Amino acid sequence: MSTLLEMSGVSVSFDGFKAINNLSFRIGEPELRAIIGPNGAGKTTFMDIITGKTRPDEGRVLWGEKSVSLLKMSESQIARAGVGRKFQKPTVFEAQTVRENLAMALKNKRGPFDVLFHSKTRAGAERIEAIAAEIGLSDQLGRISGELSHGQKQWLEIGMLLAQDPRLLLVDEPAAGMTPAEREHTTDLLRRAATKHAVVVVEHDMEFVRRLDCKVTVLCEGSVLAEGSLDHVTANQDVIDVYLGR
Ligand SMILES: Nc1ncnc2c1ncn2[C@@H]1O[C@H](COP(=O)(O)OP(=O)(O)OP(=O)(O)O)[C@@H](O)[C@H]1O
Repeated sequence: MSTLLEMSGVSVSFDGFKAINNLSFRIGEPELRAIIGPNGAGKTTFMDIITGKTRPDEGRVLWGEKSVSLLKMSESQIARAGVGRKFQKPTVFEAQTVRENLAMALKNKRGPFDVLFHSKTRAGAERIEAIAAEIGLSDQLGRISGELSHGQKQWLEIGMLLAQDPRLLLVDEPAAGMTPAEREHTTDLLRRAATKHAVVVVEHDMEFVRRLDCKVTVLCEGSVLAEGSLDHVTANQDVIDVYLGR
């Protein structure tokens, strides 16, 4: 597994408060990683740094086989380089069908071959079917997206990100508001996506994290407090003190 993203010595302060403190982090491609930690640990800021929304005061963020610095790139250049982000609230186009939403995402696909995947072409239609199958919405393609359940909207949005062919997918609290069955479907979907892409999932729900069955990074006060399997980090006394034991 080759390294896709490597952060080292990253710090950022807001009005003198260190939200991220000498943080180092590495993810391979493909890989699935869960990030947990108490409120205010810096999880959102960590993702904001990767996407270029927040610029760190110090440190390095290197990307890809050529180790290019993401810190020199704009948010849109980082997105085009292959970083996709899914926020907590789904942002699908509610008035459009599932197929139309996926078609729009394919049309905006990064890279030089976009035109090949236009929804009206055979390759485009096949790609839409393939993504719908991957996210479990094959039988919903003709449905108006606003009619989907909360979980289905989340899967559609993940599908729209997959349509862009990201190398790294950042997913913020996917389990929130989902039924147990939807959560189960979501963990399966993310695990499948992580066989091809690097996927980082920020999540508070420990059952969900257990089902992801992947390496876990515990953030606290802007640094990595522990890292390893879920059993390994949940047995760590520091993790129990600052997070689990609350
Ligand atoms: N733009 C900002 N200006 C000032 N302080 C900020 C800003 N963004 C984040 N912070 C502070 O930095 C710290 C880390 O915040 P962050 O949102 O990254 O934590 P988090 O781990 O995502 O928390 P949660 O689990 O509650 O979402 C918090 O104390 C927060 O108040």
